[in-house]
Amino acid sequence: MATPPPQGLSPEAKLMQVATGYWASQCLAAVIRLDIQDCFKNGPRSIYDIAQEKNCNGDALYRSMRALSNMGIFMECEEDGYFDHSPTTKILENPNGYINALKFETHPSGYKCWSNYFETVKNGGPNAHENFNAKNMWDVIHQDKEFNALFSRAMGTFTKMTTFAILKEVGHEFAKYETVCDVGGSKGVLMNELLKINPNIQKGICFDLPSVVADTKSEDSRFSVVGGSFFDSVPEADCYTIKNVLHDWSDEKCIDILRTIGKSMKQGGKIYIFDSIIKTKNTPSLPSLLDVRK
Ligand SMILES: C[S@@+](CC[C@H](N)C(=O)[O-])C[C@H]1O[C@@H](n2cnc3c(N)ncnc32)[C@H](O)[C@@H]1O
Repeated sequence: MATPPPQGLSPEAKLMQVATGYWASQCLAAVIRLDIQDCFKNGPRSIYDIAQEKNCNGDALYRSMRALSNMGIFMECEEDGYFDHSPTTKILENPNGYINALKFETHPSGYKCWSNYFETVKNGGPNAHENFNAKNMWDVIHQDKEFNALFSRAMGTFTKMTTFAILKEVGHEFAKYETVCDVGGSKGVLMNELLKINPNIQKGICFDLPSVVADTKSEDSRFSVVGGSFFDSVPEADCYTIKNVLHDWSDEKCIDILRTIGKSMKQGGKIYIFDSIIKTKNTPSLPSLLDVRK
C-alpha cells in the first residue's frame, strides 16, 4: 500500500521517489519473504546472525534493511549491524494481520502483472492476465496456489478492517431483511459479521466464484455459500451487499454486474455498495492507483 509522498521534498526527490518505488518495494518483498519481521520479538538483533539463520547473504540483507529503515520501515540501531522494529513494522508480527496484504502485493506474480502496463495506457483495457496467458485476473489468481492463498488472506485482512467500519455505520440496518446476499463475498467475513449482529436475518448467502467458496464455511446455520458468476446470475435476496468488488471492473462491466443483481432482487429490495471513493484534483488518494488498470 502506497502512502502519500512526504511534503517538502525537492521536485527531483519527489519524482525520483515515484520512479524508484519498485526498488523499495523489492527490498520489502525480499525481507518479508524471509519473515524478518518475526525476528525482533525480543528486541534488537544482529542482521548477520539473522542472515545465518535464514541462510541468506548477510551483506545483501543488511543493505536491504538499511534502505528500508531509512524510509521508516524497521529501525537501524546504534550498534553496527543491529536492527529492531520501528513503530511502522511492529504490526507485522501478527500472522493474521497486515503482513498478509504486504505478502500478496509483493508476490512475484504481482510484479509480473505490471510488466505490460504500458499497453493498457496505449490501447486501454485490463491486460495483466495476458502476461500469464490467462483469460482474466481471477484465473491468474486461482491458477497459482500460493498467490491464491495469499490473495484470500490479504482480502481477509482488508475485509476485517473495512467490516468494522461498515458494522459501526450501517450494521443494524440489515435487521429488516430476510435474505441478505454478499456478492463477491470471498470467505464470508462480512456475511458472518452481519449475521452475528442481526439475529433477524434468516438467511445469509456468500456468493462468489465456485473455486473461492468451495471451502468457505461458517458455524452459523443461517450462513450458506453459492458459487457462480455475477455476470450470469446471483441468488434471489431482498438485500445485497457488494464490497470492494466494483473497483476491479470497468464502468460497463459494473453496469452488467448491477443488472444481474437487479434481475434477482426481490420487490422493494436494496443493494449496499461498499467501495473506495477516488479523490480527484491533486488529492493524495490510494484508490486512484487501484483504478489504473482498466
Ligand atoms: C477484491 S475481492 C473482494 C472480496 C470481498 N468482498 C472483500 O471485500 O474482501 C473481489 C471478489 O470478487 C470475486 N469475483 C471475481 N469475479 C467474479 C465473478 N465473475 N462472479 C462472482 N465473484 C467474482 C473474487 O473471487 C473476489 O472474491
